[in-house]
Amino acid sequence: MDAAATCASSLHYCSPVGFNEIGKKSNGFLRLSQRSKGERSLQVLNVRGFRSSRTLTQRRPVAFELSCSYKNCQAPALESEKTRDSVDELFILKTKSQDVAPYMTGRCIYLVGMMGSGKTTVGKIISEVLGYSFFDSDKLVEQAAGGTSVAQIFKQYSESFFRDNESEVLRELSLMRRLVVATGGGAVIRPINWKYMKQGITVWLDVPLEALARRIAAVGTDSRPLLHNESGDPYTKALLRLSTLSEERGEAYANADARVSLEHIAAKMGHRDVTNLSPIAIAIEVLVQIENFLKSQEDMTIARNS
Ligand SMILES: Nc1ncnc2c1ncn2[C@@H]1O[C@H](COP(=O)(O)OP(=O)(O)OP(=O)(O)O)[C@@H](O)[C@H]1O
Ligand SMILES: O=C(O)C1=C[C@@H](O)[C@@H](O)[C@H](O)C1
Repeated sequence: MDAAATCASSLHYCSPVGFNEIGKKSNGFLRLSQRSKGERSLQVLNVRGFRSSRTLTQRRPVAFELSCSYKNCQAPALESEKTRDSVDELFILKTKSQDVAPYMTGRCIYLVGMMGSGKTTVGKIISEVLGYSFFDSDKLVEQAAGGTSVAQIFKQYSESFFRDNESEVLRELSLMRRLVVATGGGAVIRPINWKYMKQGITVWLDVPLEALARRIAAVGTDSRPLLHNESGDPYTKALLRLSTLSEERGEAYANADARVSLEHIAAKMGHRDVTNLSPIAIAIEVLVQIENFLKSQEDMTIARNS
């Protein structure tokens, strides 16, 4: 297929399981591209035949290493310093994406991590800079359910019903190229989902639970059904539930090809904690860790063939 072939209007998906049977969905098809409000049309570019003229081991030196952006970054006092830092970060983001893109060979990026870890925020930045399309798997399940929210799907049907549909959405996405996918926080618990996500590159956004609880408390827990049963103030109940979920899932997130630890980024930048890390700084680290993963894959291939 021609790499420029854009299939946005012709891509139809079988409805994820169950919605037809219960009459929630009338036409039986989910049109991802047209219903993703604010997201670019879905482009499916077949780049299987593409071969980069450079290999990872031959790659040109990166003009600006990530550490450059982290230099002297402690709590800038002046607005102009902040602006300069974000201009620096944008420049580094762009440079890093140009460096990594040829080696992606169109593979999708799946962001995994706890609810509130920034998969959507960071995923949109990465998709933009790589020229990929962005999808949020929770949103796709909601669309398949005729606009029913995740919270309502849990309430009206069940968690396992939601999980079945989440798996079906991931299966369909796994057939595509050049996507950044923000997965649901619990997508990692089903082994079959890893089979789908491993068609691309999986990245774990590892955020300390206190930071997650702060973010979630700031926007409320209404849209997060797994937090509904806790009592207490929003921060405390989010923290309690997140701790349990994290214990249950710790191992599962660690299946990802690459791990982006916010604590690690904060330490590199000389920040005391992760609170002031910008989504762009996190997006840069995602690309750095993807590059490390691709490099290690290539090293293994060379070792196997020698
Ligand atoms: N680096 C950051 N610093 C501070 N707040 C952030 C950062 N990244 C994301 N947020 C905020 O945290 C909240 C959750 O972010 P986001 O929706 O991107 O997470 P998510 O992993 O996609 O969540 P979910 O799995 O629940 O959909 C949002 O309110 C967002 O604005
Ligand atoms: O952590 C989880 O299990 C969930 C996270 C959200 O993204 C949604 O997928 C849903 O609320 C379940």
